[in-house]
Amino acid sequence: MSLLKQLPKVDLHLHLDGSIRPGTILELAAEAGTALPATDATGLLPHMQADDECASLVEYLEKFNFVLPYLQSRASLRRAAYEIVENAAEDGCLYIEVRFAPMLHVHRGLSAADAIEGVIEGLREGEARHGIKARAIAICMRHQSAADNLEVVRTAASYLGQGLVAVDLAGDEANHPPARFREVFALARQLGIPFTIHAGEAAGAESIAEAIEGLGAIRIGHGVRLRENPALLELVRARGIPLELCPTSNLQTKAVAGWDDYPIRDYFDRGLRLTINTDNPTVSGTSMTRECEALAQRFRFTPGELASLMRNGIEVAFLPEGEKAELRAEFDRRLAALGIGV
Ligand SMILES: O=c1[nH]cnc2c1ncn2[C@@H]1O[C@H](CO)[C@@H](O)[C@H]1O
Ligand SMILES: [Zn+2]
Repeated sequence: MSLLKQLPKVDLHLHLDGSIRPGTILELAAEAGTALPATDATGLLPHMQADDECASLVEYLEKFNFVLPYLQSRASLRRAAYEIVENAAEDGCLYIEVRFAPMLHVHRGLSAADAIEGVIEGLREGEARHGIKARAIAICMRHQSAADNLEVVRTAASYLGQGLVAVDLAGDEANHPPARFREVFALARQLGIPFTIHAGEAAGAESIAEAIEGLGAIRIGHGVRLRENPALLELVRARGIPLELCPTSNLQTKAVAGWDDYPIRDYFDRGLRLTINTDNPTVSGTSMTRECEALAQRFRFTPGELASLMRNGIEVAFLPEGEKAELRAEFDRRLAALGIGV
């Protein structure tokens, strides 16, 4: 097994509906009696995956419409969540935060609470069988109504600390700037639920500034376009606000022009608090091991540097200090066994 596969890893930015196995869709469609455009996993994959031709975030997001009809029951959400933990364990992850938008799963009678419970059950089952830790994040969607998003936050707050750890805002950033969501995240603050926000992906640094200063995000999803505002970059650095970078996804959505333009080495050298994540293993055709390999090959990140990025993932996880301490100990034990120093 390769060293980077064995490296203990942390994936803090992983969407449930972007991580579904094609084989699972085949089975769920057969159960539902619906026809699919292909009869095997290989044939189905192009319908679930973005490629280099993808022109924008909006085009990337269209891929999710293919799987969502099959994720409208508690059992299917539970299965999806379970399989994500299984995949992550196989890929060498110690801890994952799995995010999903409850309101995308209520089209056949589920409530937001049912959807959250289905996901939490699957994560727990995965933890029990595979010995890694997994927590849920509930997403508010940018195209949905304030009423729906307020309901997501309210419902999520009642599962806080019971398998769910935070909320998020995702979707079409360019057409729905963060300032529209002040009321929603004011409620999150009032209810004491921490949050991350997708920003600086399909919009510029002003979106990151609003997510932090207007809404109160304590982590930023992507944030790759932070370099557009050097003063803000300095503020993010000084405050230690973590960026959840997702390199392969950022290339596909055209948040950056290409690998040569990817600012990770620059951000790392400037001392920004970075984490590396998959975003959507299936849609982006990636894994944590592959993201690490890409950084090693393209930017000469050493195993020690990659380990320091993974350690950042533990430090900024939405977990109580006691649970972080346990993860840290396990992480250090595994690093020592691999002979990697940070
Ligand atoms: O990188 C991203 N940026 C913004 N939104 C995303 C990204 N990846 C996935 N989603 C959106 O989040 C929903 C719930 O998981 C997905 O259905 C997709 O619309
Ligand atoms: Zn995302």
